[in-house]
Parts: sequence; C-alpha cells; structure tokens
Amino acid sequence: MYKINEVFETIQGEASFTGTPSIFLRLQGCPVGCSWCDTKQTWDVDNVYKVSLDETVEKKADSDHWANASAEQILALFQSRGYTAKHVVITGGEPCMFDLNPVCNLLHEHGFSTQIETSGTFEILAPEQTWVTVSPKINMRGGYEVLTSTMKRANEIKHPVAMQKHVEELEELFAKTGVNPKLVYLQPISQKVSATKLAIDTCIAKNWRLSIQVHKYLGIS
Ligand SMILES: C[S@@+](CC[C@H](N)C(=O)[O-])C[C@H]1O[C@@H](n2cnc3c(N)ncnc32)[C@H](O)[C@@H]1O
Ligand SMILES: Nc1nc2[nH]cc(C(=O)O)c2c(=O)[nH]1
Ligand code: SF4
Ligand SMILES: [Mg+2]
Repeated sequence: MYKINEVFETIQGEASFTGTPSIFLRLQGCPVGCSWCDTKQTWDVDNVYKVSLDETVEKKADSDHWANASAEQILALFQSRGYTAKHVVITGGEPCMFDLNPVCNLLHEHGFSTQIETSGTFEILAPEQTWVTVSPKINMRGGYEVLTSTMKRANEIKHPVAMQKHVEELEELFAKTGVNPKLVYLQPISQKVSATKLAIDTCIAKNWRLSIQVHKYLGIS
C-alpha cells in the first residue's frame, strides 16, 4: 500500500521534463526536514488524518490528509479521472521510503512513463526505465545522508540553492561520491531574487542548467 497525499494533473514545472503534461502522485511522509520545504504538509503520517482515496484527489488546498492505495487502485484512479497525460511524476514527501517497483511496473505496462523526485537519502526501488531526479539534501535537520548509490542512479541532479554554501556543498558531494553527473540543475529556493541571481550566475560559470519552478510563476499546481 502507498500513502497518497494528493493526485493531480498539471504541467511538470521543474528540470528536464519541464512543460510535459504529467500526473502527479504525491506520497505522504518525509523525515529529512528541509527548513525551506514547500510541501511540509507531507512530512507526518498521522492516523487522525487518514481519509478515503477520493478525498486526497479532490484537494482544493494543501493538507496533511492522506489515503492508502495499492498500485492497482492508483492505475484505476488515473483511468477513472480521464487524465490525458502519459507521464507520471511520483513525489512527496519522500517517495523512496516506498518500494516503487509495483506501481511503476504497472504504469509502464499501461503505456505511462514514470519519474521520481527524491532527496537521495533512501535506496531507490524502481525499474530501470523510471527517470530519477535526485535533489540531494545535505546537512538537513533530519540527519539523513545522501547515498552514493542514488547519486549513481540519478538521471539528473536538481539542487535548490539560496546561498553560495549550497553550491559548495553540491560540489563536495560530487567529489565525495565520485559522481560527475551529465545533467545538473540549480533551482532557486522560493523564487527569491538573490537565489535566482546566484543560480543564473553559477549555471553560466559551470555550464549547468537553470530550473525555475515554472508552475509557481504561472500560479498553477
Ligand atoms: C517537495 S520535494 C519532494 C520530493 C523529495 N522529497 C525531494 O526532496 O526531492 C520536490 C522538489 O521540490 C524541491 N523544493 C522543495 N521546496 C522548495 C523550495 N522552497 N524552493 C525550490 N525548490 C524546492 C525539492 O528540492 C525537490 O526537488
Ligand atoms: N507543476 C509542478 N511541477 C512539479 N515538479 C516537481 C514538483 C514537486 O512538488 O515535486 C512539482 C509540483 O508540485 N508541481
Ligand atoms: S526531502 Fe523533499 S519533501 Fe522532504 S523535507 Fe526536503 S524537500 Fe521536503
Ligand atoms: Mg512542488
């Protein structure tokens, strides 16, 4: 069973798949503790907030309500909602606290492509074809470490930045893990002007890429 915070169809607003119509599957639970996390409502799994799957799909605002669903129920939900997107982004919370093989395999069998958004602090249990976006979380409050195995598995790295220190920590992580990723995105934290300037200047200096959270500028989910 997966713990579902919300399901919605929108445009992927971050990194390589920006602009791609996507179904977002947001899973509940994350112990990593990033102070600037934009989805804090997914951190705790409280039984008081357990609801039916329909109630997690029909959310009008962020909430810590969640529902249990199997891979089959998730597929049936996508089909019954009449979604047209064929790309599924599994995010959270921290989705890699779950074994994502069953849901990804089932979705692949039904013609969907899959992508995972992860902090890199849990082993990734997902098929080869799944696109993995690792957003490595360094020195966060929860005390979790980025695993070398997740850095190696990543198809792209997407690093939120607001200070020069964040850039240095990323380069130290590359050196420590011996991973030299082909696709590195910097994502300004919370659309701040100074963070955006830092990201632009660093991307040009290092020939990395810029990921702005397009959905936030558009005011869509
Ligand atoms: C909310 S996280 C959920 C998935 C997973 N826990 C992770 O951190 O990758 C999804 C993406 O949003 C990024 N993110 C979270 N809060 C942000 C913020 N305030 N500004 C920019 N990016 C943010 C994360 O780094 C991650 O790339
Ligand atoms: N449009 C849109 N694109 C996104 N890309 C990553 C997201 C996330 O919360 O993981 C996200 C999100 O919440 N909305
Ligand atoms: S790892 Fe992801 S979901 Fe967890 S606190 Fe950090 S940004 Fe938020
Ligand atoms: Mg988001």
